[in-house]
Amino acid sequence: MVVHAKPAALDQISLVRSAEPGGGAASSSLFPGVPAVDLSGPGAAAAVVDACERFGFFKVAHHGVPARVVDRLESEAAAFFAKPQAEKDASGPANPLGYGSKRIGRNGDTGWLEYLLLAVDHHQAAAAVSKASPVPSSSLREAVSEYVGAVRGVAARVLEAVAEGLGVAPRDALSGMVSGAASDGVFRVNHYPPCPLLQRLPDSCSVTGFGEHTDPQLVSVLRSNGTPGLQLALRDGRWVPVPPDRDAFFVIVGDSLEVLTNGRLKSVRHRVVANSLKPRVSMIYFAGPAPEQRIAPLPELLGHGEQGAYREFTWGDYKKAAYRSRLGDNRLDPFRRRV
Ligand SMILES: C=C1C[C@]23C[C@@]1(O)CC[C@H]2[C@@]12CC[C@H](O)[C@@](C)(C(=O)O1)[C@H]2[C@@H]3C(=O)O
Ligand SMILES: O=C(O)CCC(=O)C(=O)O
Ligand SMILES: [Fe+2]
Repeated sequence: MVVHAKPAALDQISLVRSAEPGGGAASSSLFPGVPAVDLSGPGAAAAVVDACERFGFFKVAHHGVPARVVDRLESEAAAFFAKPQAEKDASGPANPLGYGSKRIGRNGDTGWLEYLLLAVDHHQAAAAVSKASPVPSSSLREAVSEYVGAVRGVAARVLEAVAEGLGVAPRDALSGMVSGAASDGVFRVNHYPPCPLLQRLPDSCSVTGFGEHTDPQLVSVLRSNGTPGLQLALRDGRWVPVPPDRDAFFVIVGDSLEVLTNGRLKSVRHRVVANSLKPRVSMIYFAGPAPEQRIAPLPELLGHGEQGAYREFTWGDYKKAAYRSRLGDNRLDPFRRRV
């Protein structure tokens, strides 16, 4: 790809080849669209497993999270991102928690965004932003805590459906890993400002908002406003856009669930491209287990005497390794058993 005049303001940020709508017109099997699953409907467990096997990604309809909870956080986040830069910088730089702008992680990744990354403590009845996280205001802290309290329930129901659909007992074998007091939940709100400079680039390329990657945890639950930008990689490597739906939650399969299911479900590469006109705001809850949790293929999913396709690790070790890696690295590769 040759771009002759990349505007100076985009100097640090890489360009990506734009995804073709539908996954490429030349392709024989067009992307049928993101599956939508009603978690309380009949056949939910089979539908969740089918969507996770095919795409590692699906949308939850009728999730039961009150719109009031989502709207409250959306307006608190908008108020924070509208503050003067110096006030936002007081909660940063993200290391890894806190406010970050244009830099993602500690290893040189960049994107056209700003964000807040916060750790979440789990209590029986509620979730709360961890005291270790630099939160700019108590009203934002409360809005995040209320939101995560509701959304972690969606993550738990998804993981119960996965266990049921795969025939794993007990029902909370997976959901229990991300709901205990020691579990390692992370919440992030991303703000992708409009990028008018995009209009000076050829149609065939876009500016990276959030570079391609897989999420390291079990599942991530994402909600965005109505601005497009999120794309996912199909199993054959084609990139497809995900039409935004501000009333839905999107579920993303992470690396740890891939290992626990011995690769039946695979984590999905995804990325965000910048938009020239409208801001995108996304809120993501990453459901991670306790640091001591052993992550290894569940015995029920292995045949008699069969060895798992991945070596065992603890979440704490995997997280440490992940935070030393670049965003786009394949973090599971070193743990795959070669046959
Ligand atoms: C470049 C990085 C950012 C990240 C830590 C890492 O070194 C590699 C994994 C990245 C990721 C992707 C999913 C989540 O957004 C995130 C919070 C996570 O757990 O892993 C980020 C990390 C981050 O932004 O610090
Ligand atoms: O902002 C988005 O829509 C996705 C961001 C993402 O994938 C992440 O934060 O891990
Ligand atoms: Fe992600």
